[in-house]
Amino acid sequence: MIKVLITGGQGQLAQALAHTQPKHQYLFATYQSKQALDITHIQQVKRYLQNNPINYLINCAAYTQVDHAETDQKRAYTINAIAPGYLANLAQEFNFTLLHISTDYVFEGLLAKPLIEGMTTNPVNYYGKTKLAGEQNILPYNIPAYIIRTSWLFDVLGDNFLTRLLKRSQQEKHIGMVYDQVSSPTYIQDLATTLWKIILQIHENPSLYQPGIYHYANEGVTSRYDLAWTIHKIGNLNCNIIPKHSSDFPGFANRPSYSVLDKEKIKSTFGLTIPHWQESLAYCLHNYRQ
Ligand SMILES: NC(=O)C1=CN([C@@H]2O[C@H](COP(=O)(O)OP(=O)(O)OC[C@H]3O[C@@H](n4cnc5c(N)ncnc54)[C@H](OP(=O)(O)O)[C@@H]3O)[C@@H](O)[C@H]2O)C=CC1
Ligand SMILES: Cc1cn([C@H]2C[C@H](O)[C@@H](COP(=O)(O)OP(=O)(O)O[C@H]3O[C@@H](C)C(=O)[C@@H](O)[C@H]3O)O2)c(=O)[nH]c1=O
Repeated sequence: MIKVLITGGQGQLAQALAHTQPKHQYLFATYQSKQALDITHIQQVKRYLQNNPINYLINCAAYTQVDHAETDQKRAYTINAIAPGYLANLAQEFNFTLLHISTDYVFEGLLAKPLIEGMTTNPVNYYGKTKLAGEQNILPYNIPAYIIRTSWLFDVLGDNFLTRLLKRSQQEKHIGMVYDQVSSPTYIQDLATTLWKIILQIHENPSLYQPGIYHYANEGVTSRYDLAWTIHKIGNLNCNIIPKHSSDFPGFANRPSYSVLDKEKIKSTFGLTIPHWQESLAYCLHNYRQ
């Protein structure tokens, strides 16, 4: 039996994991909401693990409001930086494999070149700083920990770029979008399917795989403006998408200009073929409309 615990169970990635969970008789997954299991309370998580032994923990719990994190620093740091260290500590004590999700925002994004796992990090906003600290609090532990950095998650459920644009297009005639932020959008269902694939492969043959940092996003590269323009085109939205500079949004936290993640490592290690973001976007919007 493979027992998997998913923290942050009400979040968009956790919901996608529930939706894509492989139907194997020997795979048993539990999704715990923040109310049921708060990862910042190590004793609570410890008690849970004493009563419910697991083989894998996928940490989907996080503070993800990038702009709010600038002022709500203590909360963001506790959830994104300190708690992942607790989980690593517990992984050592209870002998499970930790899969932790991180972000392209650990990078400064000044280099117009896809980012490899070992490249220098230098976050430009507080959310990115907390996520980087979370990685650094996990890595010193001598445990099987896989840190998956991803970028620009989208889906037709939850609160993300796509759902926000779909909602706004019903109320606003002109929507400005920055064209000086470039990355790879990631369909949440594709990421979730990949996480399950990784767990099953590691479980089958643990000695084949090296724990550490891996980058995952959909194939292809785009700016936020081009992403919005494509959503507008495929989704037939009733609004105009206007190109803007990040400086046109002065109250917002800084974002990296170029945070395209290089995915060669995860593809070659786990034998993945990753869909292009436009293909996944079209699929996701098509299913939404049916
Ligand atoms: N969204 C994106 O574009 C990207 C996300 N990521 C990373 O992917 C992961 C998943 O993101 P996503 O699904 O979008 O995030 P969501 O914000 O949708 O989900 C996070 C969940 O964690 C919960 N949570 C917050 N604090 C705690 C806590 N102390 N204990 C347990 N649960 C808690 C939240 O509850 P509540 O809402 O009630 O606070 C929420 O349900 C995160 O690590 C994020 O940093 C990486 C790149 C891009
Ligand atoms: C409101 C608005 C903002 N913007 C700009 C301002 C700002 O620079 C940028 C912010 O976009 P969003 O808030 O959609 O994206 P943001 O919340 O920064 O998205 C990030 O979330 C975290 C969790 C991650 O880990 C990242 O990978 C990334 O997905 O868009 C526009 O271009 N047009 C607008 O109408």
